[in-house]
Amino acid sequence: MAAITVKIINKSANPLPSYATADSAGMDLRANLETAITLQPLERVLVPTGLFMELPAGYEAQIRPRSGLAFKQGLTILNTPGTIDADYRGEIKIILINLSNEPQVVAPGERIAQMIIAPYIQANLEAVELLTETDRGAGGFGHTGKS
Ligand SMILES: O=c1ccn([C@H]2C[C@H](O)[C@@H](COP(=O)(O)OP(=O)(O)OP(=O)(O)O)O2)c(=O)[nH]1
Ligand SMILES: [Mg+2]
Repeated sequence: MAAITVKIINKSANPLPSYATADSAGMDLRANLETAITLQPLERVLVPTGLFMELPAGYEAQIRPRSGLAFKQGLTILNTPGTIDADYRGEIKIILINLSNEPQVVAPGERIAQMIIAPYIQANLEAVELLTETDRGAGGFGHTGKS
C-alpha cells in the first residue's frame, strides 16, 4: 500500500515503529514516557506513544495487546482492539490495564502494543421490515454445539 505519513515525538527513546520480521502483521508501539510507571492490580492508565499518523481514507489502525506482556505480566489493552480512525490527527495512546494480582512496571521506550493497518468499508444501512431466511436463523451463542 501507499506510504503513510507519520509524526513521532521523542525520537531517541521512540524510533519509528517497524515490522519486526518480514511477514509480521503488526508493528510494535513503544511507551513514550519520561520515567517508569507502576500499575497496581486492576489499575488502568493511558500511555502516550509519541506517534501521530495520517492514515489514507479507507484504512484504520487497530491497536492490539502483545501476547508476551499479557502472559508474563497480565498487562493487556482494555479496549482491544483499539480503533484509530483515518481522520484522527492526535497522539495515539494505549489504554493499558494490569490484570495480574501484582504491581507491574512499564519502562520508557518499552513495547506495549502492536498496531495493524487494515482496510475498512463504510456501509450504507437500508432499513427493511423483513430479513432473508437462513439455516442458522437467530441461532447463536453456542447454538451449533447442541446435539
Ligand atoms: O486505543 C485507542 C483508541 C482510540 N484512540 C484515538 C484514535 C481514535 O480515532 C480516537 C477515537 O477513538 P474511539 O472512537 O475508540 O473513541 P470514542 O470514545 O468513541 O471517542 P470519539 O467520540 O472521539 O470517537 O481516539 C487512541 O489513540 N487509542
Ligand atoms: Mg468514536
